[in-house]
Amino acid sequence: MTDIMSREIQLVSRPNGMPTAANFTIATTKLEPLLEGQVLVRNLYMSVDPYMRGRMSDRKSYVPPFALGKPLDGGAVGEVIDSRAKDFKQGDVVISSFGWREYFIAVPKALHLVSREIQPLSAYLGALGMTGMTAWAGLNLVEVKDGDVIFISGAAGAVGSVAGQLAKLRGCRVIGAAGSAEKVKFLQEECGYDLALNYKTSPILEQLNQAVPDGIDVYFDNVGGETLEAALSLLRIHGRIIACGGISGYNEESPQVGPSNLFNMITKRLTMKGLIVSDFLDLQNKFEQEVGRYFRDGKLKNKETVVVGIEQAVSAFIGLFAGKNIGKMVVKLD
Ligand SMILES: NC(=O)c1ccc[n+]([C@@H]2O[C@H](COP(=O)([O-])OP(=O)(O)OC[C@H]3O[C@@H](n4cnc5c(N)ncnc54)[C@H](OP(=O)(O)O)[C@@H]3O)[C@@H](O)[C@H]2O)c1
Repeated sequence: MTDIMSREIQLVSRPNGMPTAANFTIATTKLEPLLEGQVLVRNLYMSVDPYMRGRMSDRKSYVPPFALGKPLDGGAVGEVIDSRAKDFKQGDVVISSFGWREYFIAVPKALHLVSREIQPLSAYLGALGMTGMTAWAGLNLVEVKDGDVIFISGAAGAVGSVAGQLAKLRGCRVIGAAGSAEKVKFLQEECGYDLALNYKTSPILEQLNQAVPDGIDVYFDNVGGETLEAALSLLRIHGRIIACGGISGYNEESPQVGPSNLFNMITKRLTMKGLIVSDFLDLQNKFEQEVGRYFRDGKLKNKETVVVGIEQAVSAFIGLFAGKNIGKMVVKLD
């Protein structure tokens, strides 16, 4: 095989506040020849995710920070173009964590084989991938069940749009908050949400008080901040919170002040559980069976916003913080 040149996105400086294009560069590297036991993969789609913002800082967290001057990493779906490993052949489709680059060489244990029959293959980054698994694991974490009234923030995003659909399939009444009229329409018309609110038009607490005066049983938190505070007010006695994300604070230079009404945890005997999706990897087969079946039966929509070209990856990532996506934001590599 002739030399392969691969473009990749590297972090060159750590963002202060909102990331900008100047924090990144696009570099070209030459791949080494393939050795025995290795697989050469061309990425077809890569994921950009809000959690990556945390890894761009130098802070200690549950995943190490991205290194400066090295390619970023993240979820990707690719196609095997050459293999010297026995279980992989040309044309196989694999999921990996080698995103933000066009080509890579890996050993089999870093690759997860998936079926080509699922289309588009980018669904493996959305409803059928880590995103869908986050939504599914979150609902399981606080045992969301038939009859629950659940409120979901970041509802029209990747995790939120799947969480709402899965909660509907469980028989819940589902209420969502999102940041535009188009997203509200999407939630009600395509995801089956019973009610969707645009949190940018007036304070979310006022809207919720009016829309659900009897309160909610569960809050699926993707954003934190003011919306978490509103949910603490709305939750009923023994209510549950899935602490999944806090995007409203990801670009703050110092930690956000906590909710002023946290005392509700005590008076209402609430339960709040933190979620890290990678803790649930041993349940991946169960997730794939259950959620994969909904998808194949046409009961679960994998909505996505697709941008094309690795050179668009940085703006797609930054766009997450401006609400540029409906459903999963994915980058299709040419
Ligand atoms: N715990 C885990 O294991 C895990 C795994 C995956 C994701 N997450 C978290 O789950 C959340 C959703 O992730 P995702 O991948 O599904 O992303 P996403 O919702 O597809 O994309 C981000 C969305 O967040 C909203 N947003 C941006 N800035 C905001 C702000 N200041 N206040 C309120 N909303 C804001 C935007 O929608 P609007 O237009 O509606 O504002 C945007 O479209 C994130 O917090 C992420 O970190 C956690």
